[in-house]
Amino acid sequence: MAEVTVKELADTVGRPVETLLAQMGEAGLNHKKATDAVSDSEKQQLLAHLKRAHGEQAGEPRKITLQRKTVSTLKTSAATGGRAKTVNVEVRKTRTYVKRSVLEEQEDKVREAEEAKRLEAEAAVRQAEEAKQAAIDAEKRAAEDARVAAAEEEARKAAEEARKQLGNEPKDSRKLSVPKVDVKRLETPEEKARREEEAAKARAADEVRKRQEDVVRREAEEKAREKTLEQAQKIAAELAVRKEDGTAAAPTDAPLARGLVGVAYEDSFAREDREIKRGGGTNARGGKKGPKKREEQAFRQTPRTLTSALSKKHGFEKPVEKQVYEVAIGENIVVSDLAQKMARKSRDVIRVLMKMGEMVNESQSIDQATAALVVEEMGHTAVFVSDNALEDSLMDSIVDHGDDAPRAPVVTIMGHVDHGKTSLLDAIRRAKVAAGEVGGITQHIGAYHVETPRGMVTFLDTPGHAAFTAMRSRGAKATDIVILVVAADDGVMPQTAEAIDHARAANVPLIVAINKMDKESADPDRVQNELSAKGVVPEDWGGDTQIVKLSAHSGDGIDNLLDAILLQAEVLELRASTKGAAQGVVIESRIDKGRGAVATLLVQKGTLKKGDLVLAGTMYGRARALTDENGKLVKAVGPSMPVEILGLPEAPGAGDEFLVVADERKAREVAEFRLARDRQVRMDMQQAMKLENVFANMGKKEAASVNIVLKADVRGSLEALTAALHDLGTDEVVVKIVSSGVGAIAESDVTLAESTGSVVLGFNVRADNGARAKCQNDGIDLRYYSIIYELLDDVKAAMSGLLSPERRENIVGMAEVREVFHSSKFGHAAGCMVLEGSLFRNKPIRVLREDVVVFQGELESLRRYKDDVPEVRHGMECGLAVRGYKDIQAGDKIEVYEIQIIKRSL
Ligand SMILES: Nc1nc2c(ncn2[C@@H]2O[C@H](COP(=O)(O)OP(=O)(O)OP(=O)(O)O)[C@@H](O)[C@H]2O)c(=O)[nH]1
Repeated sequence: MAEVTVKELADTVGRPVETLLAQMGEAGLNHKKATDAVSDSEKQQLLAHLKRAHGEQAGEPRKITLQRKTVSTLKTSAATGGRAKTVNVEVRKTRTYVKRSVLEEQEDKVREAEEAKRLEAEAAVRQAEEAKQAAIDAEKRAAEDARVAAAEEEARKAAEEARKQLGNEPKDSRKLSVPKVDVKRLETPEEKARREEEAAKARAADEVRKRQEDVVRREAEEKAREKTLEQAQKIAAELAVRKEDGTAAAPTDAPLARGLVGVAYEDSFAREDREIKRGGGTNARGGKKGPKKREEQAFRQTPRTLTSALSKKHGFEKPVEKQVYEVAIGENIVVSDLAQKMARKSRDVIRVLMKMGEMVNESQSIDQATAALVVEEMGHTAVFVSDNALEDSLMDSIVDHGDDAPRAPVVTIMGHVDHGKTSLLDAIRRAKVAAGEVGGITQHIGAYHVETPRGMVTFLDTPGHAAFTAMRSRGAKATDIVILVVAADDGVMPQTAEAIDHARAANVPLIVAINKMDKESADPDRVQNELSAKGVVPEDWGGDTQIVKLSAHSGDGIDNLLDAILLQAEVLELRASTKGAAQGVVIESRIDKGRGAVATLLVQKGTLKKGDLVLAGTMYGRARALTDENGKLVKAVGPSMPVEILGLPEAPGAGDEFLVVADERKAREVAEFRLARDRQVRMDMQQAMKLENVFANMGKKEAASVNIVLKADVRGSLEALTAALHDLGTDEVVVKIVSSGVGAIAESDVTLAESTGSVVLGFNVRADNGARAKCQNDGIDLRYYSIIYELLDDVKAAMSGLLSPERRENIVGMAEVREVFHSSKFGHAAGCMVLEGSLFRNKPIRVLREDVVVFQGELESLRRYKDDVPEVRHGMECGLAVRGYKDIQAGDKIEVYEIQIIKRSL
């Protein structure tokens, strides 16, 4: 570029010369005058200095956005009769200029330089080619000139010859008009033919070469494929040999192993595709992918090579050595939990259990010993742990001071209604408790301790046996001795028999008190006979039961009874420590309006003091006040003493164990733990009580027998059933009739069934409301039968574990007969109220009188007012007639049922 003077430059940039000179001086240039020349490089130097000086390097703006706004007006012509409108139109334009960075500029410069070089090179090549072409052209032109000169010479010679022949003076040949020969090079036909021939030859050669290349390529491909096949077959053969030798696991690429390479190919492709689609293939990079992306991947061309099980081997190595786990087992463990602890499937564990003769499903629990066998069978190590670690630690924390000392026996008095339980207790206590009772019937469970001249005895006075059994069912043994009161004039009655069953089930010694001996009608021998028939054989008759004849009225024989009690207590060697934190059992509890929860506790060990923190079952609280049975406040009570306490948040259950704890936090933890455990136990019980599970439960300690509570309509059928059921027993399985009786199924029957793990079978009898509700709540299996062999078949099936489909009766409705009237059409008709469910015209019915079946058949008619109806619902009145039954009475119940066939499973 040309140089300029300082002045010219100053003019160009619009600056005074002096300023420019000063800036040039700062830029390190030594220009002094306006006429000094400024070269291009000096200009660049000055420019660089100025940029630096203005700090443009760092914060120089890279982007400039220009906005331009133009406003114009637009006139619209009038539409239909309207006025013309002027519309302002504003146009806004935004333009962004992005300044290229210096680097970009440098890159551009480099690129430009390279481009320039490339262009130069191209130009040079072009020039060389042009020069070459020019040389060729020049040569051609020279040759042409030579040819033209030769032709002219020839023409001149020909003209000369002609002139000679004509005798004319020779003239300058150049002045002769000689026809001008066209000097343009024309291709001769020969040349054209040769050129075409050469082109054809070239094409043919090209064709041949292409074909040869094709053949060579195909041959190469064929060879490559053959080689691949060969390799694949070799791998397959090797794998097959290894499999035969047993030196390697069977290859998972089965088609490949069989030499079916094509199939293996396809399989591997399909697998690969599947994996890609799953997102787990070799191309998957992990992380979340949208469905579209996955789809794209699924179709992406992937390098497909022959894959085998070995080539696709996962990075994770399956452990070759078997893992041996330490399996922690509590007192019971659910099968699925056990399987999980061994990292096995539930069905594997069930299989092992079946081999051991245990039929369980995965949700059932098995005991510690059985679980340990399974664990060892499966090659692991069993570690026993206590389920009740929390409770254990709590118990450990209780310091047991003092040695055991003899303690008073705790006695429960049982017997049939009005046989004189309360009178007897009264006689013993010398207090007229019976006189103060409403209607003379004991209203609540009481506990009393009596100081007799021969020692202290604690009595539990219970109305029936519910509390006793409830306590037993919770595993608490509060009673040491049962006194069975039998009226000498009445003999063994249903509740007497029940009491015997309960005492036996609880394994508590029995002392029989034959009461009312003062009565003339007293017949103690008959009573003893009847007792013997029940398996209670008096000592006098060679048995082991003490029998005391007495009169609560006269007091005769009371001392003998106390003697018998204390003798029995001695035999039992009853002892307990009197010091340390108290432990015991809840006898009874209630909510008192003024005082809150009131619980009667029986201290069994240690001493209970006022202010102690009492943990009873699932609740805890401080014993605010201790009251004895006479309502007197006491400060402390020792073993075998009953006491009423206030201070618990709610009424605990009868039979709940209690203990005094020092640490409130621990009390809370244990209370919560017990709540959860009770829930589980309830669920397990519900399972175990089902007749279907009887067989499954066999082999466990308590289930080598089928336990039954049996109630029947009449003594005859009861005896027949009892005998038949006993006959079903084998060496391995026995039928144990825990209790049997005549009449409706009562709540106490269900309680007994609950505590003994029995099923309740009713033969032509029904459960009363309380019993039915209890069965439902506690999951006790309650079944009704009206055909003996059906009952026997079910029990037999339960014993053998081969349960045929169950024919279960569902009671769908119940109505009470309110009034009976005569109908000319139907004879005796009954006006009824539907109490439960619905009555159906076409379903089978039974007539019940005091919950005992008196007739079984079907309805003759079912009417609402005057209309025949197929169904009458709960809460409605209806009229009905029973086909073939005339003896219908007011108060009878009509039960409608249906038969349901249920497939059973163990
Ligand atoms: N003659 C006679 N009557 C007695 C004797 N013992 C009790 N009785 C009477 O039998 C009836 C029932 O006595 P209770 O002591 O209330 O009988 P219970 O077994 O406690 O009755 P519940 O509380 O209803 O279970 C009362 O009328 C007593 O007077 C006795 O030794 N001789």
